[in-house]
Amino acid sequence: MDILNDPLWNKGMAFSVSERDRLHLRGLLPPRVKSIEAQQERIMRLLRAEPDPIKKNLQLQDLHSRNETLYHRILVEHTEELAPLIYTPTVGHVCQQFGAQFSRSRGMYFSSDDRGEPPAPAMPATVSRAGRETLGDLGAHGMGIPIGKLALYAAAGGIAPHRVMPVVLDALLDDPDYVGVRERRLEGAEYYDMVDEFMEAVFERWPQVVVQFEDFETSKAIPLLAKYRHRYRCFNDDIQGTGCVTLAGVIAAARNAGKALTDMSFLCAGAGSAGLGVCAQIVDGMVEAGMSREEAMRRFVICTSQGAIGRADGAHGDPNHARGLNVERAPWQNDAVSDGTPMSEVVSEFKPTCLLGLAAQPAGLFTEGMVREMASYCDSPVVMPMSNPTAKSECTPQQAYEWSDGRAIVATGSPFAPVSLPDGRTFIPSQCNNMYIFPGVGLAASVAGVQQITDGMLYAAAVACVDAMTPEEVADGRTFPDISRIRQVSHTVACNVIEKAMAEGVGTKLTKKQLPDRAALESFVRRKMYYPGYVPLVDPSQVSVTRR
Ligand SMILES: NC(=O)c1ccc[n+]([C@@H]2O[C@H](COP(=O)([O-])OP(=O)(O)OC[C@H]3O[C@@H](n4cnc5c(N)ncnc54)[C@H](O)[C@@H]3O)[C@@H](O)[C@H]2O)c1
Ligand SMILES: O=C(O)C[C@H](O)C(=O)O
Ligand SMILES: [Mg+2]
Repeated sequence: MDILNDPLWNKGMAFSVSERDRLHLRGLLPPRVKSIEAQQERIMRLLRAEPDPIKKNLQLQDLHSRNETLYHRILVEHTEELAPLIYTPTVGHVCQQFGAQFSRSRGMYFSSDDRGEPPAPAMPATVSRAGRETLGDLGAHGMGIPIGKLALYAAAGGIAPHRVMPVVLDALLDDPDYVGVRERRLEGAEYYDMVDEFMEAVFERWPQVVVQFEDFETSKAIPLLAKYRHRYRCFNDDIQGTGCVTLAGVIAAARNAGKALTDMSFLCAGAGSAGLGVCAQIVDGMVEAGMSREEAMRRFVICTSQGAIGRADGAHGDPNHARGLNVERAPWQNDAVSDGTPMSEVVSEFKPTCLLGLAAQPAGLFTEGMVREMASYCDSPVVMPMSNPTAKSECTPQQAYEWSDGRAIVATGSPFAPVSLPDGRTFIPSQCNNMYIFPGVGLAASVAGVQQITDGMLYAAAVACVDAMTPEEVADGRTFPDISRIRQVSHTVACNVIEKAMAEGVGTKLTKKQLPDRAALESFVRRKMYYPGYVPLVDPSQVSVTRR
């Protein structure tokens, strides 16, 4: 019975007759034996019959709780259809109902109550999260986010589900169904001490662990990353993963427009962890392409709710100080515009060729006027509304194509359907989401045992994402590979990152002798990638077994 109740071992009706005998399951299951393919078909039929995405997500959670192999198998086989249900855009709405729908615990909660005596979970940890404001502060109910990210680690990155752990740090929410700690949230030194304690405990228990920080509020995310990135094998997905994926998107967009990355200039809406991470990573890309850092930074105007971070002649003040980052000057201050200039005027004055949307505001931040203005001075304006979920997208792809007479190159954070214009032309917007990066980076860091995740490795990940596009995808004017090929993309990302790590010598376990060429590296990484399938089971009381 323990086997039937353990989702890592359970196969439902797929236990063979001899296994049922060996494991004393005969009679405890209906007599029919099903193949995993027949099981997949039934699950997909039930899912497709349900119209509500949140209920579909709950159906999938139910499957996840009873049969992990089948759950991950259908995610691998139907990634394009299912990723939007277990991940963006549905997952945030599921988190909003997390307490009300709570049934079975998954993951690890580490709160102020645990200081000094951290819990001792039995599995390696991989992802952690604290509250950010996109969907309102979710507190401990944000646990749904790392659960969704880790499902993609398995489906896209080929990291086995028993090797990952979703973690939530700290919590507070006023909700009758709240599952977290209901006392004041830690701030200042107490907060940083708690995260230090968590990192020390996790790396002491599992020295090979990779920690992915997710959705931490900007004022904490930036100093935590600066503090840990050279000390631990970790990365911040919203800063670095989003940075890499967007760099990939703008390299591909420049190529589509027949230009070089260094020809582009950017208006970024949002100076949070995502906005700042994206701009920093694109600057690194421009520097790689031969530009000076100062010149590259002059190609960016970043806006907050108070308008442009511009010449210090307005009331904006130093936004870094406002966020508690304690730097002397706002590094993104662009003297080409007045401080506080509204976004529409930044477009007419600064003439960016690319709009980056990472402001997490209700839809509509990129207006018809802004896009039409860009289309007046730019053949192929690049429009990237990347805020999630769908309702936060700064504009829709339909709008961007209509306002630019089909000349815009569009990539969005949440998935959108292809767009047909009244003249019959059809456009496929790409999805610019860090899901193309984090599974491959996590896989590379884990299998190569790198000591840290360096800037060079992140740049290699971005280039891999562009390299992974097929000639057909390029010809279709897309900026990203099709989501249905995300496993191949993660494989390329992982190979490029490992290659870079080996070249940089950052303590990788792998040697040139072991992996003499690219073909050897590719086959090594492919062999390391978990593919969900049932393994034959025996009775552990009769034979000693190890976990898969
Ligand atoms: N596509 C992806 O892969 C990806 C990755 C990470 C984050 N995101 C999305 O990016 C968004 C931002 O994430 P974050 O963590 O940086 O959030 P955040 O809350 O830390 O930052 C939001 C920023 O937007 C600014 N802002 C608010 N109103 C504005 C306005 N009217 N005009 C211009 N700027 C305004 C704020 O001042 C702040 O700087 C979220 O919606 C998130 O879902 C997307
Ligand atoms: O979760 C996503 O879809 C991407 C990103 O990490 C976000 O915070 O929005
Ligand atoms: Mg995130």
